[in-house]
Amino acid sequence: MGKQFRKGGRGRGGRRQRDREGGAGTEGKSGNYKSDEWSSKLENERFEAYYKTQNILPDDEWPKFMESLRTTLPTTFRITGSRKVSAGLRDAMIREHIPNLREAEVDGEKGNISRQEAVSMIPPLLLDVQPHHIVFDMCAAPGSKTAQIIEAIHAEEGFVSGLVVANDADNARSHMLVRQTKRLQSEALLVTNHQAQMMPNMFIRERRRHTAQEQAHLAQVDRRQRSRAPPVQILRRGCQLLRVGGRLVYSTCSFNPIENEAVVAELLRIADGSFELLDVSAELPGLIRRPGLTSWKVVSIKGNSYDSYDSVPPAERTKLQPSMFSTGVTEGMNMDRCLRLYPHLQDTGGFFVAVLQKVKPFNPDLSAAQTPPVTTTTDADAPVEEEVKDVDNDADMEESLEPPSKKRRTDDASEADEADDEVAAEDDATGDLAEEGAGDGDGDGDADSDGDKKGKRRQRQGGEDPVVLVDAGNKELESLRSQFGISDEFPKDQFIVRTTNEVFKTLYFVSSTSKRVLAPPENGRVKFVHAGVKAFVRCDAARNNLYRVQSDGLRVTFPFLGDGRVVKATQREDLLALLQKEYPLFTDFTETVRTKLQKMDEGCAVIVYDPDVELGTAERRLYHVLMIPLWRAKVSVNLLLNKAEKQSLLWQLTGSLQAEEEKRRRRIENGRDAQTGRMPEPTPSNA
Ligand SMILES: C[S@@+](CC[C@H](N)C(=O)[O-])C[C@H]1O[C@@H](n2cnc3c(N)ncnc32)[C@H](O)[C@@H]1O
Repeated sequence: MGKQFRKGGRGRGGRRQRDREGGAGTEGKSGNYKSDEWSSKLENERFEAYYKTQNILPDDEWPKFMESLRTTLPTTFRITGSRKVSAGLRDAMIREHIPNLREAEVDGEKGNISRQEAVSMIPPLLLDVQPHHIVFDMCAAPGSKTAQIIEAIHAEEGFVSGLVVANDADNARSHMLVRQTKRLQSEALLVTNHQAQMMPNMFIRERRRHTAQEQAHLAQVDRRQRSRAPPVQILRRGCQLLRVGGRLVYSTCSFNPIENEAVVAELLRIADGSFELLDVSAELPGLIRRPGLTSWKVVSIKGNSYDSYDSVPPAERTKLQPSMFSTGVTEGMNMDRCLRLYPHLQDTGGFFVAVLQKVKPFNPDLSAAQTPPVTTTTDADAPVEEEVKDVDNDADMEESLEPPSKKRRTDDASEADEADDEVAAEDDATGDLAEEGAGDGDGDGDADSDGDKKGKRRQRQGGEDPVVLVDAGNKELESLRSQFGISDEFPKDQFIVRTTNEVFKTLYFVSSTSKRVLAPPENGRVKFVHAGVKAFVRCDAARNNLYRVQSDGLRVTFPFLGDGRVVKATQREDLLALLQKEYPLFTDFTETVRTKLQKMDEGCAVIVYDPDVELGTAERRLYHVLMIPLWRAKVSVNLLLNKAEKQSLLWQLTGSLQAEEEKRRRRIENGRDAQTGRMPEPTPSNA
């Protein structure tokens, strides 16, 4: 694969790894230290003793390793977009932002900005996401890796065939995920809100619907699979959901073999040949890595280290599990194929990555899981044949129809993982709901009677609005298509709404694969926080031409809009008129734009501006084609953007905000337009 690992840019950020290491079991509590202790002492004897015992590095590297832990992390950024856009952005960062950031002070410290740690970019790269893949990001918020995965899915032009399901157990964080990925405007993103280890099976179906009897059976299988609680819970669920041939990446920001190799080894052991570690030594040339450990010690609560569970005196077994030990387990597992990244190797945080491939169905015999003895009961359910098929790429995300395993654990010894550890699995194969969720719950933001609201609340899926696919022949949809002259090549059957009301307000566009996940009735168990991109919103204040096109969805909708609703600007002045004046008159524009506006009916349109045409290769901040929705009123127009978006565009066009801020302040003080001195003309956006 052609991906390289390159790290550049400096500036100091956070600590090198999370402060959990250094003690018994997966919790590592006995070695804990508080952050103020960390920063004042930068010493931790137990940490050093623990990792020396683990033999994670040769002795002669130890001083460099420790020294590197005592320095703060470099601040790293990931720059995305096409080659041209990303090169332009990188230059602008180096030219304008980095000098400013170096001087920025937060709480008396310089250079403290949000960032993505360099090593955290590795798992999506090793997942080797291709545009047709189906990827499940199990513990996804705040979403930096999800964003990377979405970008990979969109690496090709045109309608996307892949899918990204991003999940987080925390409802607020799952909504945060929606906000963080909004800028990517992906119709291929579904956000769900489940405990990953309890993730319901998801069905991707094209051909035939299950009978009611089959559905009931599948629901039963699903409940049963999810109710089992072996020690490797989230990873195991990922393994079940992944289809044969798919790749799974397990990563942690920990050095601790108990959280790393021990977890992978136990999985490989119970997987009994259905998973293998991939050799990724040729991938990401430039990334300096060390092999995974083949043996390690387990340190008891009293601080004694042991090679095997049997050698631990019963009194010291608290918190220890047989699955934590390496003795007699790792042979033939190729544990050296795991990647260990240490801070001193390339000035990054500490990290662990394992890339696994599913080579045959995963039916772990949980009775063989290395846990302290538990009672098991035999489950007599018969296996069911697999019938769900993916037509395009033969990809089924679910393996729910695999025979259920034969033993059921009845203990509850394993609590949910803390899930700082992350699993993302890929398979060959945003509208802001958070904003709307805060409203009346129907996703439409309309004022409803109390009775209606109660009814709607009942319809919600675990607190989220229902997902309803809009019928291709829907009358509202037809009138919208004619309003914007949308070409017949644009799919009619890939819109969803988040309401069961016949009158809907917001239409989201979803990819064809997303649609196939949203449609099957069995997926009613899945709590979808978000799906697709906000494409059109109904505006009841308008007398006709009811719908407004949304900037979130323009990347997909724009190529299919009719010329009648598109204004082509070739001069920056036209953009500036829109950005600097609140309600510019038609006469404020250059001739081409003015004429187009005068000929148009009232309603929503899109202005498009390609900086390449006017600015060539001149030094600039704008590197992509601008497409902005506007409202054409009787004699004036108004951009349908919020203030922050306008300010950002103004900066990209002029590099200056101050003068505009000053004008805006004066306008607010006077309650009228500073340029024209008149009160703004009412439009649907200010009505
Ligand atoms: C370290 S963060 C993940 C960072 C993320 N992958 C990224 O690259 O931006 C861990 C996340 O896991 C979530 N989480 C914790 N336990 C979980 C579980 N059982 N199932 C799903 N998500 C879980 C947390 O809410 C948190 O948002």
